[in-house]
Amino acid sequence: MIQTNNLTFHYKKEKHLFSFPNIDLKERENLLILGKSGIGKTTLLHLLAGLLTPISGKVVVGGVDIHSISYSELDKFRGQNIGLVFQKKHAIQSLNVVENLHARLFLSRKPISNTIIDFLLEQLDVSDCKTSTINTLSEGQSQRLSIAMAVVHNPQVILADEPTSSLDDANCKVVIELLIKQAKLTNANLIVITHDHRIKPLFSNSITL
Ligand SMILES: Nc1ncnc2c1ncn2[C@@H]1O[C@H](COP(=O)(O)OP(=O)(O)OP(=O)(O)O)[C@@H](O)[C@H]1O
Repeated sequence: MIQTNNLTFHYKKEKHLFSFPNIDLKERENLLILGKSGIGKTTLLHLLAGLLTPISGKVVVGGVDIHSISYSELDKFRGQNIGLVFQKKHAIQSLNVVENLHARLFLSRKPISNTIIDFLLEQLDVSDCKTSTINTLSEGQSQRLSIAMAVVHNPQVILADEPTSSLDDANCKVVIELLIKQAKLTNANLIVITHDHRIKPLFSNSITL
């Protein structure tokens, strides 16, 4: 569950003050955040993930006001409760697919379960890549690995930044449906930010910045 209240932010030395609409998602509710380039979508996502600190306002995840806790507590909280799907891939190149998922669970201080990993890879249709190294994955396989990395630790909230920007129509639908399915399986909130209007019909709840 995630709520925000009167979030504002500005970058150091920049005059523009971002003021974001409130978000209030109950368990398993999803949200699409649309808006033109430069409007502040990634900025909002980084505030929701606790990667940026607001000037005012709150982000509450599962009852925790994430900007009121220390940086080290926030790192730990993020690692355990938030799943991030970023445009830039962040898998460790020297590890294979399963090892990357082990590392993700280790960093989240969650037990390493091969049963969960096998199930997840099967759901995402990448079981054949279990022992593949990262640089041998296709674009689609690496996109699926990003999703696996974002959900393997069973987060309360999954945040995805433009997950479909480089995909054709068919793969765009596949990736969003996978994210929605994984969020449902783990009872997480899914928040996707995008300027890709192809995604809109797949969400019942959306806001435009
Ligand atoms: N680190 C930064 N320092 C100063 N300004 C920044 C910084 N990061 C982003 N901005 C500015 O803040 C504004 C919002 O950026 P942001 O990346 O949040 O927009 P966006 O809606 O996600 O855009 P896009 O759809 O193109 O990714 C832009 O004008 C951008 O130049």
